[in-house]
Amino acid sequence: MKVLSVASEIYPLIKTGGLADVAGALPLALAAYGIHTRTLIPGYPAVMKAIGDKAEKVITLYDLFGEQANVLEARHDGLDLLILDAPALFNRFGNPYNAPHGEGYSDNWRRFGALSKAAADIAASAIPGWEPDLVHAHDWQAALTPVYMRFAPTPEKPSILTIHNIAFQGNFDTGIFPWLGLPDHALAVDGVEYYGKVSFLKGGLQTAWAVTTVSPTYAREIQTPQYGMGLEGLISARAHTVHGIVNGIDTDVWDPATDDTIVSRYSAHKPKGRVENRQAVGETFGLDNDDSPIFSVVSRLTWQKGMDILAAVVGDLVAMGGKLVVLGSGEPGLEEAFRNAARYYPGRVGTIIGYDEKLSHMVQAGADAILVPSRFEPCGLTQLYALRYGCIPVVARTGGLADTVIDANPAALAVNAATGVQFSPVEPWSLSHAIRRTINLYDDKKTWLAMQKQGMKSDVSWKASAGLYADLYKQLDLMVSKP
Ligand SMILES: Nc1ncnc2c1ncn2[C@@H]1O[C@H](COP(=O)(O)OP(=O)(O)O[C@H]2O[C@H](CO)[C@@H](O)[C@H](O)[C@H]2O)[C@@H](O)[C@H]1O
Repeated sequence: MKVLSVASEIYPLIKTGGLADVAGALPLALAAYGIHTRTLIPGYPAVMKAIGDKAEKVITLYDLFGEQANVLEARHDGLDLLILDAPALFNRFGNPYNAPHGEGYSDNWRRFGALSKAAADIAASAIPGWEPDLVHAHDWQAALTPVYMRFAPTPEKPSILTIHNIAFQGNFDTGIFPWLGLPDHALAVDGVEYYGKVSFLKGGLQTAWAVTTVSPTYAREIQTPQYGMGLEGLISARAHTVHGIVNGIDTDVWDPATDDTIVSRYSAHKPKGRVENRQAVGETFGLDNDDSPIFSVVSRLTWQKGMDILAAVVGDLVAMGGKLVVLGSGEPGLEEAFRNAARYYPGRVGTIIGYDEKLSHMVQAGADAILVPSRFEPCGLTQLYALRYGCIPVVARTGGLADTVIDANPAALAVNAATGVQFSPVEPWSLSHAIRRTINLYDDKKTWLAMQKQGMKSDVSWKASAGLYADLYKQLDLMVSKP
């Protein structure tokens, strides 16, 4: 089966968050199920540079939102890529979505509308000799793909839209509508219209044959007003086509037994190697060299991630004897709060503001625990990396965090099933309580080691979840009437 995946970022070429990891890892895992995926991504400078002269032009789109664009093909790290080379839209350095001062580009509707339109053209066999059986679009940036497919004159192919984060919807003024090249009747409740706006995500949710999100709990949560961000009615109405499939991780990239970005390699059988990594993390973040537990954060520093809640309890964490390392970037106020915490608690708190993939591996390999106090979390990948690296996840009981971490309650501890600590509600007092519980567990060395080993044994690979996607692809394919 041939699948066209459409995404605005993909690891290892361009990454701002978990979407890139999923877009990069799922095609590799699907290959084992007989699914051949080609992924359409924008030709940002980082992508063009990495591909170099490996790319070959396959088609030219002469009028893509008034621009001439080429679609190039290239293979990179086992991925079969289609690259939308449209310099007027994508030849911008830095973050793929935001201008240097941090605001979204004002023409993002045009940039990602073009990505979606190119994908729909490819679905309608624009590339000679390669026609996908199904299209899988990710997040709002690709969400107009099923809309274009629905309103195109060609027979519609099956489509899936995956929600990685419903908070980002791609809502724009209706003034853009005439430029999208959709028929007038697409600006309606069964098209892209959404409370007097044009919404890319809403349009995609309305028109995709199936909707998936990245954990079963989040699939239920987004059908409620608390988590649906206004789209709960539409998603509930389509509940029979909504699926929650938990993310996996690339267990080759994230393998403490072979990871050459960390100081010392180790495994569940030989966990001792963690000690040197722990030492290295302490030195990198300027921590006191003692046995007290190192808590960590590797995250966007945002409200979604509950980083304000963590900032409120740093004093408690230190008072309880813990240490904290923070690797992240995001909202300026939160960056400042963690910089200040490091100044205020020298030796106990270390902060590095920035995005550093290599250091994120070190933190997972050397910290004792990782804090993920998200207000909502569709799946979350950091806790999965943590499980694989023997770093105990301390997580809010929401979305994919609730689905992937087994809380160290007495029943789970008794049968050696616990892999982390969950807490709820997402409030400072409750996070403080979870930190207290974690320190108590850490002090009981035997229990701690058992939890680490249990976490490292958890199956966080893509194997099972890729199988669920493959089943869904096949079900949708069966719905197409074949001659
Ligand atoms: N400063 C830093 N330095 C280095 N690496 C950093 C970093 N800050 C973050 N990262 C990395 O970025 C990724 C973040 O992925 P998450 O899944 O945790 O959240 P994100 O909100 O981006 O993804 C959204 O999409 C994914 C994929 O579906 C869902 O899991 C998630 O719930 C949803 O919010 C991880 O690989 C993490 O290690």
